[in-house]
Amino acid sequence: MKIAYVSYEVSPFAKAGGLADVAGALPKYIKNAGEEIYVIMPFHKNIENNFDISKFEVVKTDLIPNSHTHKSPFSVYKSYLEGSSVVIYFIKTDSLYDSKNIYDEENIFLKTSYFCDSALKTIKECEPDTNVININDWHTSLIPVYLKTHYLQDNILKKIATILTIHNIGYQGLFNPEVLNQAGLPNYLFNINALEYYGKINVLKGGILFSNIINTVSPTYAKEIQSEEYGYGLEGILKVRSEDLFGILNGIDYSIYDPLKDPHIFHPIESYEDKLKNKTSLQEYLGLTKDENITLISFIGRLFEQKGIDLISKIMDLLLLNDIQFVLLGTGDKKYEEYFATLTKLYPKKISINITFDVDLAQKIYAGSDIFLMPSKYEPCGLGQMYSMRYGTVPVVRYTGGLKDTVSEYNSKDKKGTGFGFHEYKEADLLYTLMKAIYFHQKRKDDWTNIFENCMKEDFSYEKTAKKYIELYKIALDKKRGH
Ligand SMILES: Nc1ncnc2c1ncn2[C@@H]1O[C@H](COP(=O)(O)OP(=O)(O)O[C@H]2O[C@H](CO)[C@@H](O)[C@H](O)[C@H]2O)[C@@H](O)[C@H]1O
Repeated sequence: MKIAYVSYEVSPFAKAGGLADVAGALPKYIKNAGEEIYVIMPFHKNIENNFDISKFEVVKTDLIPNSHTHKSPFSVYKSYLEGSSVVIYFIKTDSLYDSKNIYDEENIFLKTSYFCDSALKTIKECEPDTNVININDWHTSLIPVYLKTHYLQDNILKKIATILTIHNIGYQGLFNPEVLNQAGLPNYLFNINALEYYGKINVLKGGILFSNIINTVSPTYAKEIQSEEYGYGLEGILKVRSEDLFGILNGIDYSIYDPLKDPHIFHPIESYEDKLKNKTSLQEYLGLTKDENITLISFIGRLFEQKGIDLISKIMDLLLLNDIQFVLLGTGDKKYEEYFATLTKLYPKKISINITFDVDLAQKIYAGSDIFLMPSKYEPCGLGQMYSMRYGTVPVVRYTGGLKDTVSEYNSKDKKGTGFGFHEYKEADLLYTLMKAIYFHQKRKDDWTNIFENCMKEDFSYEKTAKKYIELYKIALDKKRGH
């Protein structure tokens, strides 16, 4: 079986969030499990700034997408995923993918739709024996739409099965109906049984209706998105497709996130003592009071309500009455960026607010914190809690989506469990749970080292995940062939 894995972001080439981590890792493990797989992404401008592109091979030039009305030619560059032999193709065209923020809203429909049609052209030209295309989120959701309109009679493309992976249903790609013309797609798609959604075009809806199989990134989230609370308006069509909807938990790349070899962290972590060395080095690095006994709580992520940032901001003053330190790394909603920046001025030795995107600092924080906070409103899978556990940092989460599937409540009687959590999306519940975790950290040292050890023993490696994706690709192919 040969699979094309198509993503708008792939780590380390371009990363805005968790999708990049998955796209940069999962294909390697699928290949290790014996399948043929390659990746396609846009050639975002920042790739040129951060990588030596003279080492990339130019495999095609002057290609023009077949259906799209934007007829600028594109070239296909080829390289490999980090530390592997998995091929990655970059679609490079003049000036289209040159914004600093890859999801910059200006021309985003043009950029994503052009990418979808060009990806299909790339498959035809470079990998015509492809069997399955795994698309990801709304940015690549027009691929099955093109396949089921323009390419129904195409000898190569008509045989390919599609699977849509939903990493976040909160982002759907809503546009005015005129965009269909720009993409070169037929107007009849503006129809309630296709892409129409309350007078707009909903690109993710197209992905859901036109793909052979759909999956999301944890079993719990696969159930949740069929409800009004979590479906963001798409619960109805997801229920219609529930027989074809699966949930596969993401993994983390153990070859990169390795507490013994990670070059970003201060000290390799094997024991709790090593962990404390990382903690005091982090305190020093961030200009916080250096003290092993203070509970160091951290948050890394996009500063949006999905991540529970509103709950965190509501409890901050009460939380800071305790003997704790708070470290934040993230960018997002200006309202929260400003709120946290102001807080730094009030508690300079107790908090460190880093409004930036910094992969190196993220690793140091995962390794150096006592508690990692993830009180998400919804969380398709969540990678932060898994990275934390890998480095012996105890997660405090809201039990939703993938957080529910990966964190278990610590119980001091049987010494089992990896963290602490709450269910209702309420600031009082978050504060209570954090107080419990702080109590365990400061007063119950034996329990705390048990939790540390339980976290370090968890297995979130990608092998299991890759096997499940391969099963899903087979189901998609069977469906496509009408079995
Ligand atoms: N300022 C910053 N500096 C450095 N690194 C930063 C950073 N802000 C975030 N990151 C990194 O970005 C990644 C975020 O991944 P998550 O899975 O936690 O969330 P995200 O919502 O982006 O992903 C979506 O897709 C993933 C993948 O499927 C799902 O796990 C998740 O639930 C879903 O919302 C982590 O690797 C984190 O370290």
